[in-house]
Amino acid sequence: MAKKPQSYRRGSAIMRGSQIPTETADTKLLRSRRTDPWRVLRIQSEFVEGFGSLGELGNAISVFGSARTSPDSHDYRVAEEIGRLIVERGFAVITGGGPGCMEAANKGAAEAGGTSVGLGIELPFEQGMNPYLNLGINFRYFFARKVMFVRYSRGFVVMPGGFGTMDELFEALTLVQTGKVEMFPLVLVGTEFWTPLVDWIRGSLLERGLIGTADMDLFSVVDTAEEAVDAVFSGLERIENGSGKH
Ligand SMILES: C/C(=C\CNc1ncnc2c1ncn2[C@@H]1O[C@H](COP(=O)(O)O)[C@@H](O)[C@H]1O)CO
Repeated sequence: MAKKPQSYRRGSAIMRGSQIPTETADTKLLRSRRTDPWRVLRIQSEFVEGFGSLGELGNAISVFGSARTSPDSHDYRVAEEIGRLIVERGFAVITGGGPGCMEAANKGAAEAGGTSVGLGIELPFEQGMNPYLNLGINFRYFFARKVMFVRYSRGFVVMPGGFGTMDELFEALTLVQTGKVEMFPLVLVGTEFWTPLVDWIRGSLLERGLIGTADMDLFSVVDTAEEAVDAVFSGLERIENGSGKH
C-alpha cells in the first residue's frame, strides 16, 4: 500500500490532510463512466494548459528514465551529464519532473543555465516535482502528458527504467513506426541494460516478422552521456538533411 503523502497537487490546487483525495483523476476516469461526457472539458483544459505553457519553448529533447535511480548511482551521473550537454547545444530538456533520472537530467540542465522542464503527473503516492525545474506543469491524465512529450521534443534519450520508461519508449517507437509523427532520434543509454531487450526484439519480434528490418534502425544504443547527445544531434542532422535513419 502506498504511503499517504503530506501534500497533494491536483491541477492548480494543493491539498493537505483530510483534503487529500483517495484516488487520482486517471483512476476515476477509468472506473466510472457516468460522468465521462463532462470529464471531456477537464481533459480539454489539460491540453489547453499544456499547449499554452509549452508553445514558446523552442527546441527540446526529452529524457526518460527510472523514477527510482539513486542520486549516488552511475545512471544518475550520466543523466545529469546528458541534461548539461543538451543545454550546451542550445536545446531545452524535458522530463517527467519526478525523482531519479528525471531529477538528474533536470539538475544538469538547470545548473548549466538552460531551460529545464518537468511534465509532472498526479500519482496516488505523489512526491512532488523535483527542485531543478524552471518550468513545471502538472498533469492529471497520463495520455494528455504523453502528447506534450511528443509534440514538443525533437528527440528522446532513454535511460534504464521500469514500466513507465518502457511505456514511453514503446509509445515513441510506435508513433514513428506507424508514421504518426515525423522521424526523431531515439537513443537508449546503457548497453548492459538495453542489450537483452534489443536481442529479444531482434530474436523474437523481427524473427517472427512482427516488425520489419528497418524498424531496428528506429533507435540506437550507446553508453556514455557524450555518445548519447552526439547520437541525438547527428540523428537530428540526418533527419533534417532528408537521409532519415540514425
Ligand atoms: C515511483 C516514484 C515516483 C513516481 N514519480 C513520477 N513522477 C513523474 N513521472 C513519473 C513518475 N514515475 C514514473 N514516471 C514516468 O515514467 C518514467 C519512469 O517510470 P519508471 O517505471 O520508474 O521507469 C519517467 O520517464 C516518467 O515520465 C518514487 O519511487
